[in-house]
Amino acid sequence: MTNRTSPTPPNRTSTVPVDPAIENYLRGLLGRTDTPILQDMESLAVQRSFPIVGRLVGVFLESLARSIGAESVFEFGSGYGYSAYWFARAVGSEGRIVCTDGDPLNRFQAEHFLKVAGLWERIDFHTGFAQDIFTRTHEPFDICYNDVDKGDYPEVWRLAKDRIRSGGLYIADNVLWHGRVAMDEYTDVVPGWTEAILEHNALIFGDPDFDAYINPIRDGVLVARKKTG
Ligand SMILES: C[S@@+](CC[C@H](N)C(=O)[O-])C[C@H]1O[C@@H](n2cnc3c(N)ncnc32)[C@H](O)[C@@H]1O
Repeated sequence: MTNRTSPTPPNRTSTVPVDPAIENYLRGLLGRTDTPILQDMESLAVQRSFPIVGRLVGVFLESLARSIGAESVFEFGSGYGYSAYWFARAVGSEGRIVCTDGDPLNRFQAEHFLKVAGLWERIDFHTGFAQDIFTRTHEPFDICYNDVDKGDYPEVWRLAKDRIRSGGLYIADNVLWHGRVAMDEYTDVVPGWTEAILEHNALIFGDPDFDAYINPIRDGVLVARKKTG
């Protein structure tokens, strides 16, 4: 008889939450979303070893945004616009995505890609520290999306949670942090990042104003919906 509950082996540095064969199968179902510009963005991620969310999460983000009729999104950590591509498709021609990134090269590349995709008019891209840019905005957002340096995750949640409209979503990528959140022993990429993600996740699941769940695809996507009424 097979033992189906094997304990976590110690001293692993990381793991993938979902079996790669399953992810490949899921990815194979998404051929209809292929476009030359999306494939160029994905090729650049390989060339630059840049951590975009990838196709499975991208489709998930678009679907979440469409499901709540989102028209305004604030992205903490936009890179060169890959995740924004999916949100921008969802919000429609009157919608707005506020993008933020510390690296001016990313803004430059995002402008190129999203102009070709016909989505740049929906984008308001700021170069700088995302948390500072956010505190200079005042309106509530339909979605706040967190993909900054992982040590800042609790801070971003605390900033964002009161600025999400009722029925709106807080979404955070990498909340399983390559499995480290579930390991007794691990080697972190940056000391303290796993602890920060653990704190972040616990804060959200303990918040009575939100219903939260984690989709384990890729590196774990947390979705927290602000309750209505
Ligand atoms: C994981 S990448 C974002 C990927 C993007 N969301 C996507 O899927 O296409 C994180 C990006 O956030 C930027 N970044 C990290 N912390 C930041 C912060 N506090 N403020 C602004 N940008 C930040 C990094 O420069 C990097 O480009």
